[in-house]
Amino acid sequence: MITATDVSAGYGGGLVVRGVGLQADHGEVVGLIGPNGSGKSTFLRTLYAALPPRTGLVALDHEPISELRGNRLARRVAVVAQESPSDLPVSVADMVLLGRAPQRRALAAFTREDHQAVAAALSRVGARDLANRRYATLSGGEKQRVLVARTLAQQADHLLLDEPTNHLDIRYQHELLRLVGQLGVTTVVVLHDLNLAARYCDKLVILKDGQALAAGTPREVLTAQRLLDVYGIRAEPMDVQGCLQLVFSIADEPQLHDAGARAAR
Ligand SMILES: Nc1ncnc2c1ncn2[C@@H]1O[C@H](COP(=O)(O)OP(=O)(O)OP(=O)(O)O)[C@@H](O)[C@H]1O
Repeated sequence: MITATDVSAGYGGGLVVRGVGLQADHGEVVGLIGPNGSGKSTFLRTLYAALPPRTGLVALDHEPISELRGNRLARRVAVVAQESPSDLPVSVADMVLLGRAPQRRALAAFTREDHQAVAAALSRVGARDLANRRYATLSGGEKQRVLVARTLAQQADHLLLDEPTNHLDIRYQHELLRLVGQLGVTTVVVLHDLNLAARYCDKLVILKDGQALAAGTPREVLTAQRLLDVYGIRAEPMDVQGCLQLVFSIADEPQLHDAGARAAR
């Protein structure tokens, strides 16, 4: 379980996240959504202790995250951040093997179990055939899948993902988020695509100007009025095969059915 209570955080003298709370229960997938610059990545950084909150508390299973350090933290939390690792001259398999480091004692060699975990993780993201390639030579989408494989190999019980569908084609976007849901790992994921968020997240928290405007199920959060207020976009919530999906149009443009009605006159 990840709990953030009344978290404020920022850089230098300023605050960019103010009084944000979130609870991801065991095995739940919670989506963080909101416009560009609303503070999603900043808030996510506080959840993996990369940025200490100025006020408030972040806890994993009731233990303050500030008390977890080094390998103890890495065994509990796996992260795919927006900042991709630099293009190290390592193979894909070695990049994923790095995810196993927290499981080892200091200076112990990697075991057969480690290599099996790497192969299994690469298979789960459809990247087994990339194992011997140099990581630096992969496409953006291939790199993203390898970074997700690294978090799987890490076998942490909490997963934090910042726009993991970035660079992925439509099939891998769905496959990745479906996989995340099937892992049964407590997850917080930053997403821009609201239809993906509606489909794959159990709960959503929507940020605007560093504050959480609403939290709840996708149906509770993604209302037409809220999307107009937050994004300035007109959205029509629809039920597609039992799943909430949104059709969008720019708020200050005439809607399609208005234009159609005018044309018919
Ligand atoms: N390292 C930093 N130093 C100073 N300001 C920063 C830093 N990182 C982010 N900011 C600022 O904090 C604000 C929130 O940024 P953040 O990246 O958290 O938003 P976001 O919602 O994740 O945005 P996006 O959807 O564009 O990725 C922005 O105004 C940004 O310029």
